[in-house]
Amino acid sequence: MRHAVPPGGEHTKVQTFEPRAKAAPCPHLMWRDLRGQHKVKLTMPSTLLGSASGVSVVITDTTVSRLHAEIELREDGVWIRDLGSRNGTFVEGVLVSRARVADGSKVKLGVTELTVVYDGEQQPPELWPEESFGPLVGRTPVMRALFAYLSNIAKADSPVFIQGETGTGKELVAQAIHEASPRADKPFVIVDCAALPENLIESELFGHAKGAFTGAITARTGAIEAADGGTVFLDEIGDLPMSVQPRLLRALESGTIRRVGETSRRKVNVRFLSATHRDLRTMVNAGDFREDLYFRLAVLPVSVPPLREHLDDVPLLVERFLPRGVVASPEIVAQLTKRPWLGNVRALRNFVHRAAVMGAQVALSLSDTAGEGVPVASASNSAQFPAFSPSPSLPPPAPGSLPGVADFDPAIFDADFKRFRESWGDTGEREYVRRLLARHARNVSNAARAAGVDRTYLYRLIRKHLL
Ligand SMILES: Nc1ncnc2c1ncn2[C@@H]1O[C@H](COP(=O)(O)OP(=O)(O)OP(=O)(O)O)[C@@H](O)[C@H]1O
Repeated sequence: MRHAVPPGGEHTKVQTFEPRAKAAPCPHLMWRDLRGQHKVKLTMPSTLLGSASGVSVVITDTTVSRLHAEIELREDGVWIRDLGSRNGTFVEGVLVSRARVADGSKVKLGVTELTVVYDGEQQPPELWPEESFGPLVGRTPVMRALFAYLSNIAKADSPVFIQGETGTGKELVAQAIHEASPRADKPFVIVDCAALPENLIESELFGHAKGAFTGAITARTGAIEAADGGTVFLDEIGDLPMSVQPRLLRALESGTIRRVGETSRRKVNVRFLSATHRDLRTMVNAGDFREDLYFRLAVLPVSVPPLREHLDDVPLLVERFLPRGVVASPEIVAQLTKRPWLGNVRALRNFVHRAAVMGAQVALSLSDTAGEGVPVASASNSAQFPAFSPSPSLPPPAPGSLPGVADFDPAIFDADFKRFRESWGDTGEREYVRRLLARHARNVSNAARAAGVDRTYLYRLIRKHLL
């Protein structure tokens, strides 16, 4: 296998995986630092540069940040991205946040100058032979390369860190890894770190003893203990409060947990998967996330591409989301394949569910108001788009409003409840948050208090619905 998987247990240097379809350049990086002259061949699609000992290319220079920059090998060349470093990243003397680096260019990190020399081509990544991997579907090379990598890392036991924009399928990737792992018949426990207030997250993760705090009337098993033998998935790990991070680090390092209010530690055997839409490396540089915890969690990093980078999967995804027996017209599928899908696969799924029960016309008008980018059809021309058959088309609702119950195709109430809830729950949730924010002049703290939810959770909903 080309994507080398570090042996289970402790821990190799972090390299980011970002699958690509075609061969990329295979450059060398040359520089001189306190340890002397270096020449490194860049073989991974993404390489971390910095002064921390856990990064792939360690530069011994105190003016270089611990996680300073990332080099990406793309089909169109070598790119460098600054990770919020203290002294910045310069390409040919220009301060950049992300830039393409031409053959022979000079890159400066701190006072260290590196030369990038293109020489030779990398082998294209291995592709998964099928159009699905567990619950994930995809036929584009980018997704099939991801599936091949996931099948490989599923066999290892090291922590996996999944990065990607909201709605790209990070939770599904975690589920797919668990299902393809030797732990598949053991529990898969999900913790949403953004949904819980700071005072509850410890007890959620580690459990508590009876009487540990006011309201702890009985003892409680935490998520990590509940996942014993299986996998725990820490979603939105970037929202884990600083105060809880040392305890999680200790759990990862020692394979033990201590329930809140207990003195002794309990042994647990779990595999840790985590995910976030945020860049944890820049959070580390900003002091918002512990570096040691990042390296512990990100032994096997996975990057899930945004839907706009694998639009050719839209027809397959539409097919997956449609109820059995319902087909989409080729015209509408072709149009959907051209959208930017800012909310990624989740937005496409919601669109399809709405279209399947209401007709494509109403769904198009709703998704146009939901920040899905340039509309492919306005209410006036959407009649050209034959609806998903056999559902009838319905008139669009008034702008900014939800359709009344009378507007629904009655078939919606006969649909599978999970499907109904997934699409309409999201639509209702969005409308609730939109109105809540408007009522509180977008003051998130006041809005969260009024709605009785945690502020970080409300932030998450705002991001999810692009409000
Ligand atoms: N490749 C895929 N195949 C099938 N379904 C997918 C795929 N990717 C995403 N989905 C579906 O899209 C929806 C959103 O996916 P998911 O919740 O995993 O995204 P996420 O990246 O975890 O989102 P968030 O950042 O908001 O937590 C889910 O219904 C999921 O089943």
